[in-house]
Amino acid sequence: MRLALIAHDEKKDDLIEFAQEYEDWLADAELMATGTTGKRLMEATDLDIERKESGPLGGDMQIGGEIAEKTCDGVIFMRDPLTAQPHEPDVSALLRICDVHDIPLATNLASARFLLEGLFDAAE
Ligand SMILES: O=C(CO)COP(=O)(O)O
Repeated sequence: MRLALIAHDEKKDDLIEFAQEYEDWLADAELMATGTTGKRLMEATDLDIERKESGPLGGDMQIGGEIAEKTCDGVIFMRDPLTAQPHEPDVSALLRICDVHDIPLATNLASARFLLEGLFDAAE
C-alpha cells in the first residue's frame, strides 16, 4: 500500500501526533510526503518517507501525478481551512484528482483514522 501524507503548517503537529500514534501501521506502508511534511515526520518518527518537493514548489502536483498514474492508494492531507495558501490551485487540483480516480482522501484527523483503518482492513 502506498500512501501520501501532507499537512499545511498549522496542521503539521497534528499529523505528527497522528503518525506517532499509528507508526506501526504506517511502517507497513510505502510512504511519500510533500517536502517539509516529510522532513518533520522523519524527524519525529522512525518512518522512511519519500520526500517530494515542498507543497508551494509543486509537491502537491507531484502527488497528484502519482494518483493519475495509479501509484497512490490513499491521501491524508491535513489542510488548514483558516489560512490562505499561495498555491491554492495546486491544492484544489490534488483534491480533484483524488475524486477523478476515486482515491480515498482524508482532510482532517477524524477521517484520517477511518481512512487508515479502512485501508488496512481492506488489505487483510
Ligand atoms: O503546502 C503543502 C500542501 O499544500 C505542504 O507542503 P510542505 O509539506 O512542504 O509544507
